[in-house]
Amino acid sequence: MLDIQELRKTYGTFTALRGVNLHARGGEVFGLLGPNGAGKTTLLRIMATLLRPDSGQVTLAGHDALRDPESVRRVVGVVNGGMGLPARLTGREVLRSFAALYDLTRAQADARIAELDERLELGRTLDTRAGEYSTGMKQKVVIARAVIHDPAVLILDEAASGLDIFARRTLLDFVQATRAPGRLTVYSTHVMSEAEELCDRVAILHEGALVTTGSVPDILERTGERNLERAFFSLLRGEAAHA
Ligand SMILES: Nc1ncnc2c1ncn2[C@@H]1O[C@H](COP(=O)(O)OP(=O)(O)OP(=O)(O)O)[C@@H](O)[C@H]1O
Repeated sequence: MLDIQELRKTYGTFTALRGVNLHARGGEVFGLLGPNGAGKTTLLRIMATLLRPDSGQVTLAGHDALRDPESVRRVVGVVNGGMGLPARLTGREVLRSFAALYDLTRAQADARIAELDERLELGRTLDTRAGEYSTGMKQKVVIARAVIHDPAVLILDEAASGLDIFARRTLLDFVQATRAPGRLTVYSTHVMSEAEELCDRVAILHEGALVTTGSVPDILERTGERNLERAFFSLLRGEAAHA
């Protein structure tokens, strides 16, 4: 479902990704963890075709992200920090306009909006203008917009940050419910308990390189730690000792 090989990205003289290899299967929620500046956003932006790497290969749902970005965009939904909403449009108008971009008919769009209303508890957000949204309302519409076309691959970059515990719970439950054969969610977070709850497997990225990949139980067993946060620190301390 996702295959990344020898991915490198530099910004000027700074190397943000130094030959990353990653594989994730359909049916998984795959966590991407790492400290600030590890390269998570860079990696997710390359997967989403928003950024070009210097070299390497990225295949998503059978499409080559570098040679055929248009096909990748049709099967991918992305939520990242920099996404605004037009202040004068209501949530419903935003979602309908995105649905039209993906060639959904009005009836298909409205059926999908009704489904997302139920699953993301959009409620009055749908008929309120985006300029009047709280952070949580905005984020729910941004997420609904990202999945309006029912993408096979969902990329969530720190999607829960800024949400209160109710909105966060709605998002985590939504990600759980979206898990299905032939679908992949890539979920980057700083919050280890979220990764522990949601992710079938995680990759830990540090200074542009993968430190480890595996299921949470695997990583706990390998490190001898009792939770993912402790395992994370233990692995990063190991990296620092080798540096
Ligand atoms: N446009 C850019 N120009 C120069 N350096 C950049 C640019 N974008 C990112 N970087 C650098 O690349 C490194 C990786 O950044 P990236 O945003 O991918 O990390 P991250 O793991 O998502 O971090 P965070 O958890 O803080 O969001 C950082 O050191 C960052 O300063």
